[in-house]
Amino acid sequence: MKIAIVGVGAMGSRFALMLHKSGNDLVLIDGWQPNVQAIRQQGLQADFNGKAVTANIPVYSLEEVDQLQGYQPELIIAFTKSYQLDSAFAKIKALITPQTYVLCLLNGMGHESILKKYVDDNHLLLGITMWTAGLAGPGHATLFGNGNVELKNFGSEGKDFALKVVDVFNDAGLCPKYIDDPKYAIWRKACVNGTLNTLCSILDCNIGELGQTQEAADFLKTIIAEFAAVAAQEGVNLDQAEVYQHVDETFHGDIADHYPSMYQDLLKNHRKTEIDFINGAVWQKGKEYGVATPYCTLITQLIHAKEELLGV
Ligand SMILES: NC(=O)C1=CN([C@@H]2O[C@H](COP(=O)(O)OP(=O)(O)OC[C@H]3O[C@@H](n4cnc5c(N)ncnc54)[C@H](OP(=O)(O)O)[C@@H]3O)[C@@H](O)[C@H]2O)C=CC1
Ligand SMILES: CC(C)(CO)C(=O)C(=O)O
Repeated sequence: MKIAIVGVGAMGSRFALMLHKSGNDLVLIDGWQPNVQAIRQQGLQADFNGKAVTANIPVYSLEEVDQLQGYQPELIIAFTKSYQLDSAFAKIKALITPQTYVLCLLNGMGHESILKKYVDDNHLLLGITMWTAGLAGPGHATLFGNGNVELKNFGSEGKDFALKVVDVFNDAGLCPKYIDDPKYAIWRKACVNGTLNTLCSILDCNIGELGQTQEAADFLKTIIAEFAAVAAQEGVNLDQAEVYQHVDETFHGDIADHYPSMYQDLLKNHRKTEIDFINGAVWQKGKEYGVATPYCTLITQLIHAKEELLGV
């Protein structure tokens, strides 16, 4: 499959390496110039479960997209940060034809309202991923552990292509699944990020260390309850016990050593976080629906305060 990956940081690198290895025709597009240069000069490199891997894949900066005139990817996979999605797609929209599909697996909520500006519902695939990734430096990812992908066509049509993507991802070892309800999956993943990413960043710890605290269980139950109260206003009825179990399992699973992406952004790279697409989105929605979200409010304010202190 002809695939363009827009946003080739940690996750974009993981998907690029796995999809390249299984024989797909890839083009990488990124907005971080040192990253583009490193990939162009040394290839896309990674420590992949302890093994050094390199892949030579064509890479372009967002400012070089005009060099891709006539290139028509069947699928564009978005792996920018949530707050970069709109500006990145504004720069690559010339690549999107009426036949192009866009897949968004970003953490957080509201991405479909951004992507609807660039692609119709029947060419938009939405979902989540539990794969992890880190970035040791420009063009060098650190990839370990296992994960999965859950996706579905957002519009009523597009299932045939979505199933084709599932087959391509299956061949790449990405453990995909065609799901019934992407909204449920996105809210459920947001609960994962709204607990693990935020608390690991606030407490300066990895997922397993968070799980060792006495307070972890209460943290999870309280935050998941707030997500569930707001999700219910949108017709998404989260099974809180199952979501709690899903998050709790990460404490002892093979991502226990992972520092969540928000931790990497805030504490490791002193970069802006995606808090406004996660707990911040729950806070804002709660205000619209008249649902109190004191914990999501405080967590969002704490992360914003840390962003200010770090000058991001
Ligand atoms: N990392 C993880 O383990 C997981 C992440 N996700 C989600 O996937 C999406 C992508 O996340 P992830 O790959 O971690 O994001 P990264 O920050 O690694 O990469 C996203 C983009 O940020 C830019 N960027 C990265 N590092 C720097 C830097 N040091 N300075 C300037 N720009 C930089 C790059 O270019 P550009 O400037 O063009 O953006 C890159 O394309 C997010 O929504 C995230 O929440 C989901 C599951 C797990
Ligand atoms: C790995 C995981 C699931 C931890 O929340 C994630 O989504 C992230 O790091 O952003």
